[in-house]
Amino acid sequence: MQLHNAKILVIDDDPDVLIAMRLLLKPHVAEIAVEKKPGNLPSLLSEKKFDVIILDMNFNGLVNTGNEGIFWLNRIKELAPDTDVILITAYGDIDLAIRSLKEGAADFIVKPWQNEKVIESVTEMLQKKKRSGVKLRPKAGETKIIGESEEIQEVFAKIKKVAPTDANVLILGENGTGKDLIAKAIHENSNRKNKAFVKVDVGALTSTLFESELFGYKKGAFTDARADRKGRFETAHGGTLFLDEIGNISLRQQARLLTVLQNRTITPLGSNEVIPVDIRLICATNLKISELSDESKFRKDLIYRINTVDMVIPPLRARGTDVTLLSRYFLDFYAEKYAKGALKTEKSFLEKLKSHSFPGNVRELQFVIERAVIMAENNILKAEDLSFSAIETAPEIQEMDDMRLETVEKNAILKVIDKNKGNISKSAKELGITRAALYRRLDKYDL
Ligand SMILES: Nc1ncnc2c1ncn2[C@@H]1O[C@H](COP(=O)(O)OP(=O)(O)OP(=O)(O)O)[C@@H](O)[C@H]1O
Repeated sequence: MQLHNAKILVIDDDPDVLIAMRLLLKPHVAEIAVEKKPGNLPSLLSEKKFDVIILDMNFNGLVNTGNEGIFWLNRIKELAPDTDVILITAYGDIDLAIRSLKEGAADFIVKPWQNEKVIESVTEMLQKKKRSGVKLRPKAGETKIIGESEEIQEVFAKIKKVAPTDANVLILGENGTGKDLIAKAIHENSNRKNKAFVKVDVGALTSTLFESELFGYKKGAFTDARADRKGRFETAHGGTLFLDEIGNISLRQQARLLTVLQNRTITPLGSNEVIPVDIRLICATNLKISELSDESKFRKDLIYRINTVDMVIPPLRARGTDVTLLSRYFLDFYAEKYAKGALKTEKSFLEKLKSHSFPGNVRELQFVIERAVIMAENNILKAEDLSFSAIETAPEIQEMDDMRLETVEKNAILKVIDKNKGNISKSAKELGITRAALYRRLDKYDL
């Protein structure tokens, strides 16, 4: 990012410092804001996104320990993790400067400062702007897992620990919690990262498709087999195979899978050839481990195979400030996608988001924000711009406490499908579930 495009905020309780900083930076940057009271930070940051914040470490308390500075540094990291913080420390306070860097500050300036040094530091920050989260692809088109909450940080730590091993991983979590992204993160942080990452939604495959899709076939193996086709196991050779919705496969399919995992070989349909496969297996399900443990539905020996390590992805409602963080991320993303310019939000907008329970998790949040950005009348988003999925807002839910959950879900699905004129992809998106999950529900309710 270029200096002349940057938005900078300076926080210091000394008005002289604020004046000096404003005079120094104003000619070089797009916007400069100054603030005397750090207590106003949360509301400032909820209204606007800054690229760099320059923060005084020694507010004029009785004892200048720098603790207040550290406190506000941490608050900024919580509220605006993508914003770099440069600290102003008193001359000789190097210990404090180092402590601040450890706590997440990007740089520090020692008072009295040299003007060129300040410009230099801000320019440098902007050039190497680091991003939060686990980087999936360090190059162009990078995908990121956004999250700062303790819950998601634990997941990041586990990804880092588990990724370089070849252990099979079972990812558990509600729909839309990011299991797919996490599977990719494990692959991209593993030694197999330069080989294929192959995803198969096994829950959506019929029994015939399951075999042909996973193991491949020879020309003529069945009526439609007009040419040889490699199965997904073979395509993933050397890399990672990600089997999504594993909890929904039949006992017969489980037995086939188990054999492959035990022998590490496959035999394509219509062939006698035994092909060795070297894959790292990642599976995911929205079922709880206790539901998978029902032996009439899922084989114990298969669970042991696929579950060398398990990772439970917490629902969005249990991830504290991540709702705010993700909202900002999606706001920026969709504002850019739909060329909406810089969007601001009213306090009520974020408050409404924070008070919602997001049964469809991050996918639902993403959709809600996308819709709000598309529908926005101007560049300030208000609470009214948010409308949640019918599952949450269906009057049946509020009015009829005793109504069975399944009936509520069925009605909500019907309503959304009707609203989207039968378009399954749009309806699934609005409901915050995958198309496969919607098809399964249609099947379940005989719709
Ligand atoms: N932490 C996150 N940061 C950024 N985007 C996220 C995050 N978590 C999920 N998403 C986005 O939310 C959507 C749903 O995520 P994903 O498909 O990984 O969820 P899932 O748990 O695999 O869902 P399902 O169980 O329905 O298959 C995707 O568009 C994904 O990019």
